[in-house]
Amino acid sequence: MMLVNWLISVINRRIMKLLVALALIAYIASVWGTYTNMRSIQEHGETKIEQRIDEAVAPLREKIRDLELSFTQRYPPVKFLSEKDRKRILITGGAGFVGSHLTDKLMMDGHEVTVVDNFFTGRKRNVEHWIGHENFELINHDVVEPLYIEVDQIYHLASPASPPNYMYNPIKTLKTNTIGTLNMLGLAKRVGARLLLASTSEVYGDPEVHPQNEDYWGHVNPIGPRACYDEGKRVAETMCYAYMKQEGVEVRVARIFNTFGSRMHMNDGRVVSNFILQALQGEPLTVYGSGSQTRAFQYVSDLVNGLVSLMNSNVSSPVNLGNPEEHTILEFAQLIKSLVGSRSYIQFLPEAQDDPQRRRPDIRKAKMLLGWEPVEN
Ligand SMILES: O=c1ccn([C@@H]2O[C@H](COP(=O)(O)OP(=O)(O)O[C@H]3OC[C@@H](O)[C@H](O)[C@H]3O)[C@@H](O)[C@H]2O)c(=O)[nH]1
Repeated sequence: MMLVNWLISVINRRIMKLLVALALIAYIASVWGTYTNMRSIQEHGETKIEQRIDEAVAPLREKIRDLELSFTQRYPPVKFLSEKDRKRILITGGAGFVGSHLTDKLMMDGHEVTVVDNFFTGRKRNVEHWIGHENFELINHDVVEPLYIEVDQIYHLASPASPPNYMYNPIKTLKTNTIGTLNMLGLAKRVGARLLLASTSEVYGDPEVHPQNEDYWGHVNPIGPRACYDEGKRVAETMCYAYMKQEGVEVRVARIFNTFGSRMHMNDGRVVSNFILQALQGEPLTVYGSGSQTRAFQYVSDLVNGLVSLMNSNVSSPVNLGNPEEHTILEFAQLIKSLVGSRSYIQFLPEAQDDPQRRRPDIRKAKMLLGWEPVEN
């Protein structure tokens, strides 16, 4: 009996061990199965996540590439100037039509240029090709507020120049040309800089002398719609000479006649851009009045060369800068119509109030003292 019991217990123990071993193997197998299953899910998930990250990052990568490209952007060629010859130059209104061409010239000549603009009529895109260049700085600033920087020369161009623009907000035009000019003369006095004022043929008003030379005092209606600009520029000139006499500030005054060229705003409102746009769009060319009033147009590159020559000359009295080739506005409309090959007709609209009837610069002074004259037709 004892032997039987012993045999049963031995068999039971074996079976028990076998059962335990089987259970252990089953357990290990199930754990392994779960583990490998989880791994495949995890790997699959990881690939998916990686894909998603890739998708999300792709546009960022592109932006970084663009940024890297912009850092290595090629600028127009710039001359090297020694420390002695390199000037720190401020251009107010430097993002405008004339200002941006002046910026190009001075940058390419190797100077350090700071452009100040409030972007009322100026546009960032006019100077964007210089952004990031070590010699260039762009400041969003209104000259009606004082400015504190260190410069050697100031080209003070800030002001709307097209009649519809300057008449749009006459008080602002007056503030820009009066307070703005006072601020820039104050800056010139503080830092010992030379200031060139971009004055205008409009100081001659509707002239009784033809062609207009610098000794002519002008014929301006002080209370007419153009007065905010005409009188604003006249008093700006007065301020320049007051600062010259009283404070010893070195001033230059350029009386700029009608100018055209690239970067004129499509909606500038002046005759050149109006006629070209109208002719291209097949719309009527709008002639104000009879079209017998005259103007003479200079190309912007000629003007820029004249401004730089004047700034670096010893001529402190006003100098006319313009092209003396005079045309009636009607002739000009017909010329643009035929150059564009447009079928537009000419539409006569009421005459603009106080519109100068004849304008043509006498440029003998610029020729004699600066050796300057326009070269473009
Ligand atoms: O669509 C138009 C626009 C203008 N005109 C006429 O064309 C002539 C020229 O007009 P603009 O508007 O181009 O320019 P203005 O000569 O009147 O003034 C300009 O003069 C010199 C610059 O210094 C100034 O920036 C600007 O005021 C004016 O007689 C004007 O009445 C048209 O007949 N049709």
